[in-house]
Amino acid sequence: MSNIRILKPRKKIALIAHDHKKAELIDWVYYNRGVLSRHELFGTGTTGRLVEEAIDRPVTKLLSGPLGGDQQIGALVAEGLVDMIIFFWDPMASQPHDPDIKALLRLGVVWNIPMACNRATADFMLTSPLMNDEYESRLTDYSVYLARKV
Ligand SMILES: O=C(CO)COP(=O)(O)O
Repeated sequence: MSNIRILKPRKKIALIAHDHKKAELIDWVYYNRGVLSRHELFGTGTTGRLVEEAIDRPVTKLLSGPLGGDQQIGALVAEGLVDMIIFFWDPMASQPHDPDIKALLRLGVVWNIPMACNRATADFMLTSPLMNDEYESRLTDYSVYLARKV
Protein backbone atom coordinates (compact mmCIF):
# COMPACT_ATOMS: atom_id res chain seq x y z
CA MET A 1 0.00 0.00 0.00
CA SER A 2 1.28 3.45 -0.87
CA ASN A 3 2.18 5.99 1.78
CA ILE A 4 1.53 8.86 -0.58
CA ARG A 5 -1.12 11.23 0.73
CA ILE A 6 -2.87 13.57 -1.62
CA LEU A 7 -2.68 16.99 0.01
CA LYS A 8 -5.65 19.06 -0.99
CA PRO A 9 -4.94 22.75 -1.45
CA ARG A 10 -5.86 24.92 1.49
CA LYS A 11 -8.00 27.86 0.57
CA LYS A 12 -8.04 31.20 2.33
CA ILE A 13 -11.70 31.75 3.14
CA ALA A 14 -13.11 35.07 4.41
CA LEU A 15 -16.27 34.81 6.53
CA ILE A 16 -18.44 37.85 7.12
CA ALA A 17 -22.02 38.35 8.28
CA HIS A 18 -24.17 41.29 9.24
CA ASP A 19 -25.82 41.18 12.63
CA HIS A 20 -29.17 39.71 11.53
CA LYS A 21 -27.38 37.10 9.41
CA LYS A 22 -24.81 36.00 11.99
CA ALA A 23 -26.91 33.15 13.39
CA GLU A 24 -27.38 31.76 9.87
CA LEU A 25 -23.67 32.00 9.08
CA ILE A 26 -22.65 30.39 12.37
CA ASP A 27 -25.14 27.58 11.78
CA TRP A 28 -23.64 27.04 8.29
CA VAL A 29 -20.09 27.20 9.63
CA TYR A 30 -20.87 24.68 12.37
CA TYR A 31 -22.54 22.31 9.90
CA ASN A 32 -19.48 22.54 7.64
CA ARG A 33 -16.86 22.62 10.40
CA GLY A 34 -15.15 19.48 9.11
CA VAL A 35 -14.46 20.91 5.67
CA LEU A 36 -13.73 24.41 6.94
CA SER A 37 -11.14 23.17 9.41
CA ARG A 38 -8.97 22.10 6.45
CA HIS A 39 -8.76 25.69 5.25
CA GLU A 40 -7.42 29.00 6.53
CA LEU A 41 -10.13 31.23 7.90
CA PHE A 42 -10.38 35.00 8.02
CA GLY A 43 -13.21 37.14 9.32
CA THR A 44 -14.32 40.61 10.23
CA GLY A 45 -14.04 41.23 13.98
CA THR A 46 -17.30 40.04 15.48
CA THR A 47 -18.01 37.38 12.87
CA GLY A 48 -14.49 36.01 13.24
CA ARG A 49 -14.82 35.76 17.01
CA LEU A 50 -18.18 33.97 16.77
CA VAL A 51 -16.79 31.51 14.20
CA GLU A 52 -13.81 30.77 16.42
CA GLU A 53 -16.08 30.13 19.40
CA ALA A 54 -18.46 27.98 17.37
CA ILE A 55 -15.93 25.59 15.83
CA ASP A 56 -12.85 26.05 18.02
CA ARG A 57 -10.61 26.80 15.04
CA PRO A 58 -8.29 29.80 14.67
CA VAL A 59 -9.63 32.67 12.59
CA THR A 60 -7.51 35.64 11.52
CA LYS A 61 -9.71 38.41 12.83
CA LEU A 62 -9.67 41.82 11.22
CA LEU A 63 -11.47 44.92 12.44
CA SER A 64 -15.22 44.93 12.87
CA GLY A 65 -17.00 45.82 9.62
CA PRO A 66 -18.10 49.37 10.56
CA LEU A 67 -14.55 50.13 11.73
CA GLY A 68 -12.89 49.07 8.48
CA GLY A 69 -13.01 45.25 8.46
CA ASP A 70 -14.63 45.04 5.01
CA GLN A 71 -11.93 47.32 3.66
CA GLN A 72 -9.24 45.11 5.18
CA ILE A 73 -10.74 42.02 3.55
CA GLY A 74 -10.92 43.99 0.29
CA ALA A 75 -7.22 44.81 0.60
CA LEU A 76 -6.45 41.10 1.09
CA VAL A 77 -8.47 40.31 -2.04
CA ALA A 78 -6.55 42.92 -4.04
CA GLU A 79 -3.27 41.45 -2.84
CA GLY A 80 -4.29 37.91 -3.76
CA LEU A 81 -4.42 36.75 -0.16
CA VAL A 82 -8.06 35.60 -0.11
CA ASP A 83 -9.42 32.79 -2.32
CA MET A 84 -13.09 32.82 -1.38
CA ILE A 85 -15.59 35.06 0.38
CA ILE A 86 -18.68 33.98 2.28
CA PHE A 87 -20.51 37.20 3.01
CA PHE A 88 -24.03 36.95 4.38
CA TRP A 89 -24.93 40.61 4.02
CA ASP A 90 -28.31 41.82 5.17
CA PRO A 91 -30.61 42.95 2.35
CA MET A 92 -33.20 44.21 4.86
CA ALA A 93 -31.10 46.65 6.88
CA SER A 94 -29.07 49.70 5.97
CA GLN A 95 -25.50 49.76 7.27
CA PRO A 96 -23.45 52.81 8.27
CA HIS A 97 -20.51 51.45 6.28
CA ASP A 98 -22.45 50.68 3.11
CA PRO A 99 -19.72 52.18 0.86
CA ASP A 100 -17.19 49.75 2.36
CA ILE A 101 -19.51 46.81 1.73
CA LYS A 102 -20.05 47.86 -1.89
CA ALA A 103 -16.29 48.27 -2.29
CA LEU A 104 -15.66 44.73 -1.04
CA LEU A 105 -18.35 43.23 -3.28
CA ARG A 106 -16.90 45.18 -6.19
CA LEU A 107 -13.35 43.94 -5.59
CA GLY A 108 -14.65 40.39 -5.35
CA VAL A 109 -16.00 40.75 -8.88
CA VAL A 110 -12.92 42.61 -10.18
CA TRP A 111 -10.65 39.81 -8.96
CA ASN A 112 -13.03 37.00 -9.91
CA ILE A 113 -13.23 35.71 -6.34
CA PRO A 114 -15.89 33.06 -5.63
CA MET A 115 -18.28 34.97 -3.40
CA ALA A 116 -21.34 33.52 -1.67
CA CYS A 117 -23.89 35.97 -0.34
CA ASN A 118 -26.41 33.36 0.79
CA ARG A 119 -26.43 29.86 2.23
CA ALA A 120 -27.39 28.07 -0.97
CA THR A 121 -24.45 29.55 -2.88
CA ALA A 122 -22.13 28.84 0.03
CA ASP A 123 -23.27 25.17 -0.06
CA PHE A 124 -22.60 24.93 -3.80
CA MET A 125 -19.18 26.55 -3.39
CA LEU A 126 -17.99 24.41 -0.50
CA THR A 127 -19.04 21.18 -2.21
CA SER A 128 -17.56 22.13 -5.58
CA PRO A 129 -14.84 19.81 -6.98
CA LEU A 130 -12.88 23.03 -7.57
CA MET A 131 -12.32 23.18 -3.81
CA ASN A 132 -9.78 20.40 -4.35
CA ASP A 133 -8.12 22.15 -7.25
CA GLU A 134 -5.44 24.81 -7.65
CA TYR A 135 -8.05 27.04 -9.23
CA GLU A 136 -6.48 30.31 -10.38
CA SER A 137 -9.25 32.86 -10.21
CA ARG A 138 -7.08 35.93 -10.60
CA LEU A 139 -6.37 35.65 -14.31
CA THR A 140 -9.33 37.73 -15.28
CA ASP A 141 -10.05 39.81 -18.34
CA TYR A 142 -9.57 42.86 -16.12
CA SER A 143 -6.13 41.88 -14.88
CA VAL A 144 -4.97 41.04 -18.42
CA TYR A 145 -6.45 44.29 -19.70
CA LEU A 146 -4.85 46.37 -16.95
CA ALA A 147 -1.50 44.64 -17.30
CA ARG A 148 -1.48 45.54 -21.01
CA LYS A 149 -2.46 49.15 -20.31
CA VAL A 150 0.51 50.01 -18.10
O1 LIG B 1 -20.22 44.70 9.28
C1 LIG B 1 -19.78 43.66 8.84
C2 LIG B 1 -19.61 43.45 7.39
O2 LIG B 1 -20.01 44.54 6.61
C3 LIG B 1 -19.38 42.58 9.75
O3 LIG B 1 -18.64 43.08 10.83
P1 LIG B 1 -18.57 42.23 12.16
O4 LIG B 1 -18.19 40.84 11.81
O5 LIG B 1 -17.52 42.88 13.01
O6 LIG B 1 -19.93 42.30 12.79
